[in-house]
Amino acid sequence: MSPRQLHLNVNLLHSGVYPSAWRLPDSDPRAFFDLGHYVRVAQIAERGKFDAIFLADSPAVNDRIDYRSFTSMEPTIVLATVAATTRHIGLIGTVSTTYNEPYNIARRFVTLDHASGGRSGWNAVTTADAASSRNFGLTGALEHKARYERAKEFTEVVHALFDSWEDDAFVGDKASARFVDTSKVHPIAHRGPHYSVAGPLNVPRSPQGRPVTVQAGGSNDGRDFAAAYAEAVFTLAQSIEEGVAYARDLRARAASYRRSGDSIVILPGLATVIGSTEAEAKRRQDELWELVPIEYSLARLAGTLQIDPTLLELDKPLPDPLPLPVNANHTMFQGTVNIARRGNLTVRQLIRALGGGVGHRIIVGTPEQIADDIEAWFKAGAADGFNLMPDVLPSGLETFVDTVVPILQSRGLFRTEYAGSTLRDHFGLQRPVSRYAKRSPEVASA
Ligand SMILES: Cc1cc2nc3c(=O)[nH]c(=O)nc-3n(C[C@H](O)[C@H](O)[C@H](O)COP(=O)(O)O)c2cc1C
Repeated sequence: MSPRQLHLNVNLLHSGVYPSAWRLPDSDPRAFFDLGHYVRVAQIAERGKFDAIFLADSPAVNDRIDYRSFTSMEPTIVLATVAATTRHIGLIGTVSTTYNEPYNIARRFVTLDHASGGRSGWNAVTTADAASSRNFGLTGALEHKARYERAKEFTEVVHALFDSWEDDAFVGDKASARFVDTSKVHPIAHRGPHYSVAGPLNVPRSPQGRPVTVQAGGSNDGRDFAAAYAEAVFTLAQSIEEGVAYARDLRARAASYRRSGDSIVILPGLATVIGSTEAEAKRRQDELWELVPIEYSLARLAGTLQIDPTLLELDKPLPDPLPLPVNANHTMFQGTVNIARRGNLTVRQLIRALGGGVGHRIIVGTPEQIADDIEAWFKAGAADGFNLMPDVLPSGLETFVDTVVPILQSRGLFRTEYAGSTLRDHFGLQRPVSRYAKRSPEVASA
């Protein structure tokens, strides 16, 4: 059994995780729709032997674009561009199970897998924000449980389509393919009756067997969905205890689906602000913070909590009680409230602690301090690695690759070379066998 290896992705949030990152002199405000920016960041991550780049996404303008750059270009197109300009780095794109069709998603990610030599991953999200729902004829997000029920069936169909070709897809001059009954996917109110396709995917099997399935959403429904289908999860954890508890829970749930616990790579988010000294790192954090308008932070916090911003008084604690809105992003809601309640923070102190974010942990320090923290979480079993969110891109990632990665490598925690060529190889995941493999392939004329 090879020793456990640390896994690192970069969550490529356009100019960086800080809402003010685009305002720094060495940042390009247009980076969020500059494909060259994504390619440059991916090449830095590849130089650092990272597992993957990760693109969050939702099909809407769902941030205050009067204050900051925002998630914009369609992720699989960006990833295809990166695929053509890199050789090893994994390519994970976030695509909603609520506002798409299984056939198109299966086809897109298997095509990306062929285009990249087996490096694609699909982050399956249910998309909680109301802005997206309005772009698809709905007046609000689907109810939380309904979103996840659909996500489970949607993913079941996508996986069946991934498997709809035998591994040896071309036997002689005939393609062996399988028909997939996709009629059981939930109808969505605005789409009327069941929609279904009854044909195999029209793309031969992915070079890595299947694109890797990733998930993000730590509510009870989210964990159940992840336990059933995810091979990697992007999580939110503020302490080693929280991380260990989540990992234990998820692995127990996976066992109930007869999946081994180590078949899921657990990657909490980690925002990084690095300085050659602690004081320099703190100065960098202060500079970024001073450039975040307080109105933006209040609006963002109100959005996470799904409350009226006027209920947030800067020098008072959060309203109490603060009910969990049924349709919120439960993970970010709870993560944010936990930070506030644990530290007995006023709203002003909370938004400073969040750094304009949604509750992910932020670490500010020297390369050694950051490597120590990563090692502690990894060895405690609180994380298999991290979805890194550098404060500013590309400079924050460059500093991480040049100063923190060598420390992790010198400690034997992180790869010094890619051992394989696919995303599965990087994550240490098995190549899945097609669910149809045991049956003799029907031969359909090519
Ligand atoms: C760490 C993390 C990252 C997420 N990223 C996205 C994203 O990029 N796009 C999206 O539509 N939803 C995203 N979500 C939301 C969830 O995928 C999902 O839509 C859900 O409703 C919120 O999850 P939860 O209620 O299980 O916490 C993210 C959730 C978490 C916890």
